Amino acid sequence: MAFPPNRGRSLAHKARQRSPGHHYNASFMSAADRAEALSWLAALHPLWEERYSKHFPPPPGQSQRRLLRPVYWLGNWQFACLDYYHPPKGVLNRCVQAEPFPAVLQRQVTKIEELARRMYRGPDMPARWHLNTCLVNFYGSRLEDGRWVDTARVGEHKDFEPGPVASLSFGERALIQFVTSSRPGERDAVVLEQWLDDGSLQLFGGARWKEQTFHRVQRVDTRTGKTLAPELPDFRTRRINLTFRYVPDEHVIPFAALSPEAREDVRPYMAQLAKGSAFFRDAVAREPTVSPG
Ligand SMILES: O=C(O)CCC(=O)C(=O)O
Ligand SMILES: [Fe+2]
Repeated sequence: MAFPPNRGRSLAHKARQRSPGHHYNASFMSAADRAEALSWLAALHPLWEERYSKHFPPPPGQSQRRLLRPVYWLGNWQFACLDYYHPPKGVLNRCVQAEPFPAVLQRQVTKIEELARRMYRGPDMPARWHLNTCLVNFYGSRLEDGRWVDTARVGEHKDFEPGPVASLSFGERALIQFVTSSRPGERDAVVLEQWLDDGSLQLFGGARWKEQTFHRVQRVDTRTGKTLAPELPDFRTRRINLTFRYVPDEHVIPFAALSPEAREDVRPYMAQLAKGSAFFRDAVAREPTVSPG
């Protein structure tokens, strides 16, 4: 277990003053909860998703590609090839009902929601906001043609789900940066950076962190040399991050209720998930009969 930096109260207060709407707690998780979460994570069967599909082909000049890392989603699965949740227009046929949070994660979520309701008000806290979605990202190195290639990073992006987003980190620490988006040429101006330690919570919300800036994972440390479970073929995980988000419940739909095109695109993923999960076996079994041709 990494020892979090011992921050004085006044320092933490100053940090809050500097970046209202951004909160960091290096030692949010208790040692027991952290261990329980890690053993729950160790039994997951994450997916390698492709970015595009038959009904959502690559844009001109681009080709099909795998995501840089395996992922797992809880609450709802936003498949890359359904182009993620992107209000106001991209809200239908994107969020597929997935497994609920296990008890250890629900306990963290309840605490985070209480904190968030104190931190964010008015337009920063949507009506009915609650954390019902979780993306589990596996960061590490991939074996490619006999060579280990470090893919532990995320390019700059925004999380489009409304309201505050929370993230819990496990394993090697990662450097997250928030970069300005006011002028296209100046995207590289870093307005805030934060090392995300093992067992930490990061919470960000409001226009500054959700709309006016992008964020990216610049790099993940390689200090401990430890690999996190589950063991995956041709991949070594050294960090796992969980981001909790809110998708309005009416936009989370069962696999069986997706459009036929969306079902066709994600059916192979659902079949793969069904191998490791009773929830997905049931979801697949409920699909209306597929008409041939
Ligand atoms: O890994 C992290 O700390 C952040 C990941 C992230 O930004 C995302 O999943 O949207
Ligand atoms: Fe993000």
